[in-house]
Amino acid sequence: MLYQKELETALNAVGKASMLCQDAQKDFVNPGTVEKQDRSPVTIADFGSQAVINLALIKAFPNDPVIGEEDSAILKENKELCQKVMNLVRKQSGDISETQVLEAIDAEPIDKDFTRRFWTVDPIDGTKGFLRGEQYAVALALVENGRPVLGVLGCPNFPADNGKKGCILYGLKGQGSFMYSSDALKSFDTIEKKISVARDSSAENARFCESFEKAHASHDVHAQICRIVGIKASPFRMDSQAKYAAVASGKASVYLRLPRVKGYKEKIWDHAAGVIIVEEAGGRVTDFNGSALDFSAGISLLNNTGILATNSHLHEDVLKAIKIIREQKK
Ligand SMILES: Nc1ncnc2c1ncn2[C@@H]1O[C@H](COP(=O)(O)O)[C@@H](OP(=O)(O)O)[C@H]1O
Ligand SMILES: [Mg+2]
Ligand SMILES: [Mg+2]
Ligand SMILES: [Mg+2]
Repeated sequence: MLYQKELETALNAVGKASMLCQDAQKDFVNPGTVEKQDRSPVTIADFGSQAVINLALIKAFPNDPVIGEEDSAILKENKELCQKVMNLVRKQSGDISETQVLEAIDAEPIDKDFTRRFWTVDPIDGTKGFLRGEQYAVALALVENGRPVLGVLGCPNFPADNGKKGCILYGLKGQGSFMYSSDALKSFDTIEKKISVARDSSAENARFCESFEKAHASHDVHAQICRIVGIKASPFRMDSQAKYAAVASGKASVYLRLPRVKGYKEKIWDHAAGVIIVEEAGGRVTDFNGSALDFSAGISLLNNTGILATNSHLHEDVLKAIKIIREQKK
């Protein structure tokens, strides 16, 4: 099968990184949270998760560029924090030096060509959800020619279809999307289940999801869109790419994300894995103009505004509603 090695490497890496996050959460009295320059939070688990994933990618695919959300600058200045990260990483990646870990976190190449093959990593997507003990995701995607071809999401707090808490999902181009329950963290011998989007094409029965954080998305505009489309249910508000997991597995039919901050451009690692998982589960993902997301423009989706992921059936109706609202605002 095409991408077999990529899939195995990505599943194992995300599995280990997800275990690291759960391990860090046991020590929740002190998750080692610091503020980044943009004032967003980052924890020892974010750094540790990126180290575990990057170490695995560098070993398996030494020539592939890896673009991750985090860098090691904070750890280099804070020895105590760095030691905590080392303890977490060694449990997953074996006996490894501090230099190797710091270099792995900073694996990003100097010359980046986003039009070619690269991996993108969000070691914890939804760090705020992680800190609240709610939804978060470990996200890894392989991008080729500006489109994700493989996406893996580790969602330790998302309900698996067997009712257990925690799952790992993946989507592989041309192969479909699949879910493992959290048992897979220890061994991928467990049975995977093919997932698909909600078949129901009526807005009446549809659920939509959006960010939990009010600052990350325009809840008011989303409500207007839903009113026009005829979606009656109250929104699922949750952190992270777990929203893509909800659409891909049929728990929701629509994911809306219009930035609240004017001019905000979405980061590639916040979407790449989720997009391919939804698409391969039979769904559709575009921006608010109906254009495909372009992952070749740099670390941000510079050519896209607003994210719309649906079960396909409702896609055109939602785009029409967006158009109506835009016309009204003119
Ligand atoms: N003003 C803003 N508008 C939209 N997204 C934002 C934002 N500020 C931060 N984010 C992104 O929102 C992501 C979380 O998404 P969600 O709201 O769906 O949980 C964050 O990922 P991290 O948690 O990896 O930093 C961050 O990249
Ligand atoms: Mg962040
Ligand atoms: Mg993120
Ligand atoms: Mg993150």
